[in-house]
Amino acid sequence: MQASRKLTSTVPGPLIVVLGPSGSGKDTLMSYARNELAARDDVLFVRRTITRPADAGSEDHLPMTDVEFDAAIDRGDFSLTWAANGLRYGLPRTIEAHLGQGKPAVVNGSRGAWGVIRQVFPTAVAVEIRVDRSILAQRLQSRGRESAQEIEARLVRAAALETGFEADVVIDNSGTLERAGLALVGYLTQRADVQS
Ligand SMILES: Nc1ncnc2c1ncn2[C@@H]1O[C@H](COP(=O)(O)OP(=O)(O)O)[C@@H](O)[C@H]1O
Ligand SMILES: O=P(O)(O)OC[C@H]1O[C@H](OP(=O)(O)OP(=O)(O)O)[C@H](O)[C@@H]1O
Repeated sequence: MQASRKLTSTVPGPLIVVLGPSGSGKDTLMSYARNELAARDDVLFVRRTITRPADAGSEDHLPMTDVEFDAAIDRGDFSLTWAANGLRYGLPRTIEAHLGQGKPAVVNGSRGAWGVIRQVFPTAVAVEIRVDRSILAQRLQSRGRESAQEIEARLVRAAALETGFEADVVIDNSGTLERAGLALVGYLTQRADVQS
């Protein structure tokens, strides 16, 4: 008798795209979830390439100059790139192999790039992070990374891109980090468990 072979999944895992205005807490909540889910090696937290210098206490991205970024595009390093707020962002091609194993990946995304993200990654789902408008302004100021002018531009963009995508889940981050962080952990755990 022949041993039965285990069927392996060929359905790509979901690309879980965290969306919301600048200052809503995407990066902070993803860090919280990454710590909470550190024991799970099936969930990939994607490290983006950004044309912004490395900055302690901020997102752990791969920094590149514009020239380096162009060279990375030419090498085919990225699945997808977009530009916003005077910066360029790249998602590494390594995501594709992880998703190809049927496992989920989580990325800090862009509302403006949502259409193209869906084209490149058909399994993309959006997690929307919302905060009250007055809190958003306070948080951008207390983050202290941008000038007053840059903050103003982010607040204008926040309102301009409020629609244009349909979220799988909405998380309100107007309250404590723990409350919203646990909501994100719960959602990611549920999505990952379905895949495994
Ligand atoms: N629930 C929260 N309570 C208080 N401060 C928060 C909370 N969530 C995020 N922050 C702070 O708000 C600022 C913006 O968060 P950040 O994660 O950088 O936002 P984004 O990645 O969406 O631009 C940071 O200074 C962060 O520490
Ligand atoms: O189209 P939008 O939804 O407005 O997003 C534009 C960009 O801003 C955010 O990046 P980043 O984390 O560098 O900026 P932030 O920290 O100022 O939000 C987000 O991840 C996008 O890359």
